[in-house]
Amino acid sequence: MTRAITLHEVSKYYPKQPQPAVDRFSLDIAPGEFLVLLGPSGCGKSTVLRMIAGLEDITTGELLLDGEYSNDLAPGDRKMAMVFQNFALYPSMTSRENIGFPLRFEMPGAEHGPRVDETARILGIEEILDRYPGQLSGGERQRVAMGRAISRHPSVFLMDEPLSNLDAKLRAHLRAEIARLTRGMGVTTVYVTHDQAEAMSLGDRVAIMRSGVLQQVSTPREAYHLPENVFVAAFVGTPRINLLQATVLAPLSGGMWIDFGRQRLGLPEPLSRDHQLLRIQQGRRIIVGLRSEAVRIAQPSQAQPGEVVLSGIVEHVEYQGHESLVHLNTGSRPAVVPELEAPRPTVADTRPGTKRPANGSGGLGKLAQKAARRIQATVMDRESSGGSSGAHAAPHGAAGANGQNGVNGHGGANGAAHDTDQANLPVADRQDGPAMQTGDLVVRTGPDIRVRRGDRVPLLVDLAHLYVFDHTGTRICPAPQGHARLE
Ligand SMILES: Nc1ncnc2c1ncn2[C@@H]1O[C@H](COP(=O)(O)OP(=O)(O)OP(=O)(O)O)[C@@H](O)[C@H]1O
Repeated sequence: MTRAITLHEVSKYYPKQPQPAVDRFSLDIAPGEFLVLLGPSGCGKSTVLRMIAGLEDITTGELLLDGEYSNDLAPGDRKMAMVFQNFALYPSMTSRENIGFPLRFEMPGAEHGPRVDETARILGIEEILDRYPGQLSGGERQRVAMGRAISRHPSVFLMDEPLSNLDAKLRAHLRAEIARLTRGMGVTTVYVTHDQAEAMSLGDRVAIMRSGVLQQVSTPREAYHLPENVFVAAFVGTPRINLLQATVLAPLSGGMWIDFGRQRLGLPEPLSRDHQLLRIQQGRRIIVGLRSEAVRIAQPSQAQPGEVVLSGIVEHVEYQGHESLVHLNTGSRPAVVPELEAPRPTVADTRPGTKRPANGSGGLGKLAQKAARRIQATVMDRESSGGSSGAHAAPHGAAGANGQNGVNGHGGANGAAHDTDQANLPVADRQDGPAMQTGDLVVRTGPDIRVRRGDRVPLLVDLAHLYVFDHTGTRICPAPQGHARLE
C-alpha cells in the first residue's frame, strides 16, 4: 500500500518564535513518489516531515492523506515509518529482535519470523540477524534500523537525514540501496537532507526550502537547469554556480550589453526573445549566473554561434583527476547568498579605522537605493558588506599577480567583451565598495589544461547557459514559463 500526501498552505509556529518555522507550505506528493526535502540547516525540513508523521501539530493549513483531512489523525494510525539520523536500536536486542520489535504492536500474537526474514533478505543482512548492535558497523546498524521500518510494510517512509552519520563511501552505497528498495516497494517516500548531491541522485522530485518557505519543486534536472531563483541556483550544483553582479546596458541607439564593471558581454543581434525581455532591466542591478561548464577557455576565433567572449586572469587551478577547476578573476563583483556562505572579508574590512558610509548606497538616486536595498535582502554583495567609501577603482592585489590590473577585453567573434573605463561606470557600481574580489569565476576544464597562476586567458561564454536574476533574485532569463513574451 502507498498513499498520496497533500500539504495545503501548512504553517508551523513554535511557541515563543515570532517567525514561522514553516510558512504556507503547499505540496502534492503522488503515491509511490520519492520526494526529497532539501535546504540548509534550520529551513524547516524536519518540521514538515514531523507534521506529516503527526509528531508535530500543524498550526494552520491542512494535511490530506489520500485526499482525506488528516491533521488530527494519531501518528500510529497514519501507517508511516520513520528513519532518523540517530537511529536508536535497542542494545540488548539482536538485529532480529530489533527488526521484529514494532511488529509486536502491529501484529500482536502473530508469528513475526517470516516477516523479519523477508526484510533481512531485501536488505541483504541475513547473516547479522543474531548479532547485537554493539557488534555491528555503522552501516549495518543503519540497515537494521531500515529493516525495522520496512518490516512494518508502511504506506509511507519518512526519512530524516538517515545517512548523515555514515562515512562518504557507505553513504553513497546506502543511498543507492535506499533508492532501489523504496522504488522496488513502490512506497511513497519523503526524504530530508541538506546534501544537494544526495537529493539530486535520489529524488523523483526535490522540494527546496529556504527559511520555512518552499522555493521550487521540480525534478532534479529542472532544479539544476531552470532554477526559479538565485537561491536555488546557488544551492544546487557543485561547484557552486558563479554569481556575478551586473547591469543591463540597452541604449536607444541599439545593442545590448551585460556590464560586469570591468568587462561587458555583448548580446548577439538579432536579440533572442529572452534577451529582448532584459531591455526593461536597463540600468538596473541584476545577477548573472554562469555554471562552471557554461564557460570555456578558448580563443575568440573558436567561438561557436551563441558564444561570447570574456577574459580572466588565472588565480588557482584545482586538479580533480577527471577534470580541473580553474579559478579566474574577471574583475567582476561576485554576489553571495547570505544563508549559503559568509561574505568574504575584503582588504578594506581588515584595515583599522575603515568605516562603512552611513548611507551604504552613497550617491544613488532614491529608486536605485531602494533597488539596492532589495538586492541586499536577497543577495548580499561581498564588497558592500564591509565597504570602504568607494575606493572602487583600486587595483586588486591578486589581479596584479602578473602586474596587471583587471583583464583586457577581446573584440570580434559574435559578441564582444569590452574593457569599461572605471570613470564611466554607473554611480551605483562605483559606490559599492572597494576593489574587485579575487576568483570570481570558476571554469570546468579537462584535467590537462596548461595554464598558470597569473595567465590572462580568453573565455567563451555559452549564452544558452547564462541565467539572469532580477533584483529580487527571481530568474528572468531564460524567461519563466508562461511569462508574457515581447513580440
Ligand atoms: N521544538 C522546537 N521549538 C522551537 N523551535 C524549534 C523547534 N524545533 C525546531 N525549531 C526551529 O524551527 C526552525 C526549523 O527547524 P527544523 O529542524 O525543521 O529545520 P531543518 O531544516 O530540519 O534543520 P536541520 O537540517 O538542521 O535539522 C529552526 O529555526 C529551529 O530552530
